[in-house]
Amino acid sequence: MYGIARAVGAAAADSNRTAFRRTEKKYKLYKAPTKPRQRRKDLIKTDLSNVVDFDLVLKAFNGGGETPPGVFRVQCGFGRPVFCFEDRPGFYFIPGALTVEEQCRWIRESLMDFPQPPNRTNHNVMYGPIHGLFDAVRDGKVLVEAESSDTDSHSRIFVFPEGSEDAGQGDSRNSIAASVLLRKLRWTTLGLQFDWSKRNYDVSFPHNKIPDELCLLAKKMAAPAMPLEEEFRPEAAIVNYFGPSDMLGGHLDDMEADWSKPIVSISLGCKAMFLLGGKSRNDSPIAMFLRSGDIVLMAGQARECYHGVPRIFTDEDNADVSHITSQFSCKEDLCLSEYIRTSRININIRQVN
Ligand SMILES: O=C(O)CCC(=O)C(=O)O
Ligand SMILES: [Fe+2]
Repeated sequence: MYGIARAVGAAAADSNRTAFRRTEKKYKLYKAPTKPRQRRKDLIKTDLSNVVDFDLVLKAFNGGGETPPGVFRVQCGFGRPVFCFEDRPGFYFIPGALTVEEQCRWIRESLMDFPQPPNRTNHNVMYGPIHGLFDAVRDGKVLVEAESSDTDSHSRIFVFPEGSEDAGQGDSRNSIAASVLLRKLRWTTLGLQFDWSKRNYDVSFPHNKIPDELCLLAKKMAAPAMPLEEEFRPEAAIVNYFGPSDMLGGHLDDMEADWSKPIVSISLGCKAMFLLGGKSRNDSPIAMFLRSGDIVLMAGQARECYHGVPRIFTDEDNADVSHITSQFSCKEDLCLSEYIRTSRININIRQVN
C-alpha cells in the first residue's frame, strides 16, 4: 500500500516537473549504490537512442547519405558542413570544427592562462586572485593564507609559498592543495568580467581583452550565424570546467544587449550531453552529444531557448578523449592529460554590446 502511494506520489511529482526538468532527470548521471567491498560505483545505464549524434550525421552526410528527420545542412559557404534543426531556428552545429592540435591548444590555455588574474574565477570569493594555479599543481604546491601587512583590513591573502609542496598541510583550514583547487575550478571569465551576484557585466572590474587568436577563431566560427558583411565582436567569454559529476542546469543567457548576435560555444575534452529546449521550460528539449572540437552557435530565436548540460561522459568507452590524451604524452603535459581524461571544458564567447 505504502509502495503504491509512493509510486503515485512520484508520478504526480514528475508530471509537475517541466519537460526540460524531466529530460534533465532522464539523462543525468546516476550511480548505483556501492555494494560492500566495491571500490567504484557502477553507472546506471541510460537509454541514449534518442540523442542526436552529429558525428554520425556528418559521416552519413559525407558518405552521400541523408540527414535525420528535422535536421538539415545550411548552405552558407562556410567551408565545412553546418547543421540546423528545423524547429530551432538560430541554432547551428558545426561538428569537428577544431583540429586535434587546436583542441589541445585551447585546453592548454583554458587551464594555464585563462584562470590567471585579472580574469576572475569561482575561487576569487574565497581566496582572492590566484596566480599560477596550474604550475602550482604541477609542482604539487599548497595555497596558504599569508599574514596580511594591512592590519586594519580584514582582507585575506593566499599564496603558494616556496617549499609549500613539502609542508603536508593540504587540507587544514587555511590551506588547500593546488590540485584540489584545480578540481574545484568551475568557471573563469575572459574579456569583460561577469558579476555573477548581480548577473551583469561589470566594466569596472579590471580586465584584459580576449586573446587575439581566440577572437579570430570566434569571428571565423560565428560567420554562419552572422548577417552578410557584419563581423562578430568577441567582448567576453565564460569558460566552464566540468568534472565527472558536474552538470549545468537549464538556463537562458540573457545578459547581452543584442540577441541577434550568436554565442559561440566551443567544446573541449570529454563528450557531453546537451539539451536544447524551446522558449518555455515546458517545451521538450532536443538531446544531442557535444564532443571535443564541436562548436555550436546560438543566435536570434535560439537565444531565447533554454539549454543545459545534464551530464558529461568520463568512462573510457564514451569520453572520446584518447586523441587528446595521446598528444599530451610528454612528462610536462601529464597534468593536462590527467585532467582532461575526466573533464570537459566549454568556452562560450559573446558580443556584449
Ligand atoms: O557547456 C556548454 O556546452 C554550454 C554552456 C552554457 O550554456 C553557458 O555557459 O551559458
Ligand atoms: Fe548558456
